[in-house]
Amino acid sequence: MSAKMYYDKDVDTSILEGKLVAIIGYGSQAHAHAQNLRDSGFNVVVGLREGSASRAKAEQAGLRVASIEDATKEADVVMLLIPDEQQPATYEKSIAPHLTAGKALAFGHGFNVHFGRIKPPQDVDVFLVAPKGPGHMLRRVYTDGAGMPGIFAVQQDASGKARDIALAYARGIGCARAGVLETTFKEETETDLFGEQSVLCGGVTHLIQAGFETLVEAGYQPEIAYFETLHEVKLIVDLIYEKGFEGMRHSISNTAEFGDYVTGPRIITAETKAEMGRVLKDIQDGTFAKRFIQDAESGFPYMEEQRGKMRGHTVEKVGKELRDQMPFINKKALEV
Ligand SMILES: NC(=O)C1=CN([C@@H]2O[C@H](COP(=O)(O)OP(=O)(O)OC[C@H]3O[C@@H](n4cnc5c(N)ncnc54)[C@H](OP(=O)(O)O)[C@@H]3O)[C@@H](O)[C@H]2O)C=CC1
Ligand SMILES: CC(=O)[C@](C)(O)C(=O)O
Ligand SMILES: [Mg+2]
Ligand SMILES: [Mg+2]
Repeated sequence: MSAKMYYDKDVDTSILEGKLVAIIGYGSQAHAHAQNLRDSGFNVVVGLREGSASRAKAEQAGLRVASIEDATKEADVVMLLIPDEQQPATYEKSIAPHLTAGKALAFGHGFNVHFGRIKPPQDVDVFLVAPKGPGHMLRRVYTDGAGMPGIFAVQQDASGKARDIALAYARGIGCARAGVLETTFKEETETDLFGEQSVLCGGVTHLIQAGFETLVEAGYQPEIAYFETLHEVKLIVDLIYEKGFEGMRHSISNTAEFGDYVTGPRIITAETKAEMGRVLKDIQDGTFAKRFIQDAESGFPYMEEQRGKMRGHTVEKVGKELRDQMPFINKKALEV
């Protein structure tokens, strides 16, 4: 391995002792950062907009809540964890006026800094700590005593201590239990967008959907199609997560393993990989970012249309009924 990996034993968190971290927002990432940092012994304030529906939830979790303006004024580190498309306006209006010299501005994803939509002043530290997983799972793995890998990057080091602060923060949210490494805003932004679009979210859901539809359209029972093409994905992926491909293939039958080698390349073809290359190019040259921001600025017409289509899909309806009969499935984590 060539990357320098940081684990709990390598990270000194004393740099954040006596400092205040403001977490702006209380959504998927923010609630996990706020609660994990607090449980790791850091001082935290949650910054929320006026009338925020999340105020009660944050307070119920034992967190102190302030306005975004006051949280920025008070804090040494301001972590901006509201949706990427919303960040520039909130930054300009409620954060920038109070972001005085010596503070640190932090992100969970490099999108707005990398694409030049937020330009922080020279006299503050600017860093990112990006956990490699969904916020609700960041909280769950932390409370389970486990961790989620994370990557950090320093864009501006006004204090000369930005790297140490970023590493302490990464440890505070539990990432150094699993492994943390250094990146740049460019590398984090491009790899994150590529991963979520091609593999984790876009790739996986469309693979499942196509498999489910193929079985149902051929006359097989939707419940069987759901178990076969969706539910079991987790069980197979858990084995890959724990033991890699070879470990997973050790657990499946020879029949399945043979079919894996014969059929896998018929599904994910050389053309699929070539398209992944074009997807990466659209991310690198800003084509994807432009399309996302345009849709957001028009009130997300494309996104809403897609959400509407999927809401009525059999895989979602059958899935809900079947999951409702499985009390062991942890639905609690998604309540925030
Ligand atoms: N989702 C994830 O797991 C991951 C996200 N990230 C990054 O983390 C950041 C946050 O993403 P995510 O957690 O998904 O965000 P969410 O969509 O979960 O954020 C919701 C929160 O943002 C607040 N909010 C929304 N709009 C505004 C606004 N205009 N002004 C003030 N507050 C607002 C909401 O406030 P209210 O409570 O008042 O409604 C709510 O608390 C992004 O940069 C994202 O790329 C990085 C890694 C993974
Ligand atoms: C959860 C995560 O890592 C993502 C997919 O990159 C995101 O939600 O942006
Ligand atoms: Mg992402
Ligand atoms: Mg990600």
